[in-house]
Amino acid sequence: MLNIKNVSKIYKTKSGTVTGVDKVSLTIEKGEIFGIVGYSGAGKSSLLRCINMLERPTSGQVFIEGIDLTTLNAKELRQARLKIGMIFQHFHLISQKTVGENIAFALKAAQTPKNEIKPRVKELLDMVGLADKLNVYPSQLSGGQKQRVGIARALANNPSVLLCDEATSALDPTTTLSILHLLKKINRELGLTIVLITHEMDVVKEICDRMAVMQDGRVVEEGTVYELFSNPQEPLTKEFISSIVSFTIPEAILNEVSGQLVKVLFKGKIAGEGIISDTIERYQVKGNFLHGTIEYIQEQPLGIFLMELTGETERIQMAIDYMEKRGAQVEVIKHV
Ligand SMILES: Nc1ncnc2c1ncn2[C@@H]1O[C@H](COP(=O)(O)OP(=O)(O)OP(=O)(O)O)[C@@H](O)[C@H]1O
Repeated sequence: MLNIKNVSKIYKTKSGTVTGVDKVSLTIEKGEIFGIVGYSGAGKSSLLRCINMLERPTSGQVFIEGIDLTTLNAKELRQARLKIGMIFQHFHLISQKTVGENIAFALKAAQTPKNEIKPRVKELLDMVGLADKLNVYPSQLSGGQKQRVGIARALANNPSVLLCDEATSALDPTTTLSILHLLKKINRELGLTIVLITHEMDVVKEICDRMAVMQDGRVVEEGTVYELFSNPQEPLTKEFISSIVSFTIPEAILNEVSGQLVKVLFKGKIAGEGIISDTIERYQVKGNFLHGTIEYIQEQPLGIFLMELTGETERIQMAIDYMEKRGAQVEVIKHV
């Protein structure tokens, strides 16, 4: 378990002090994939660097498996850091070393016995699907392959936490997905806790269990990815979610709406129960879809539809009540 308690990081600069992280507390459970989202400058990297003590927090504590990293001396910290793997946006591989040597380097740094290094490198390369790249140099690899090497190196010393710093931001969408699936596989197979920072909601939606949204060094909202996608509270969270579930309808179309405009939200399996068609049939109202999507988040459907209901006012109200009774959330956007 990773426990971040009231962590602040204040940088001293020539022009004054800058607060990178402002009293952040988070508890990340063992085996969880946790996403930290925020725009540039929100404090994500500063927080990540405080977790592995690349930056010492100005105040607060960071516990990994019960050990407070902020109390350790340099030698103890080197030892504790072996339990924290890290991957980076630009991979940070050593270009003069082969793939195998890059991974062996991490093992040597942890004083792994010499005879164990070769088999362990092989095992790690198998795990990330690069068994045939042992003697190849990083420059001969694609971005996705380089990140796979980065992952193998990060896992070399069996860490309990893997920190991912915008690990897919330099990759194309298809490669991003393959790396995210690899991270998920490793998380499942090894029970590894993963913390990833990103500005891309697609990444969070794809693999995270829970997430936190950061702004000005603070966590403004936190919860399961499903909760935050289906019911975001803070304006910034809503803004991030809208990059995935956007409902912008041209003004001209909205002006033409003559019935009642409603937003219907279905959570979980009821998304597939045909509630809207049942309602239309039952109450003889007309439903005109203006927008709609079913997103799958953590393999659970989340359906959101924007529709115009026309018919007798009483029947429309009965139709709305019925949808709510069946478990949908209905919000009337425009009354007529
Ligand atoms: N070494 C530093 N010295 C001074 N200020 C810093 C330093 N590192 C970060 N900051 C400041 O702390 C704040 C948070 O920066 P940080 O890099 O953590 O944000 P971020 O969310 O990771 O953004 P990005 O994705 O652009 O890196 C910013 O105002 C930044 O200018």
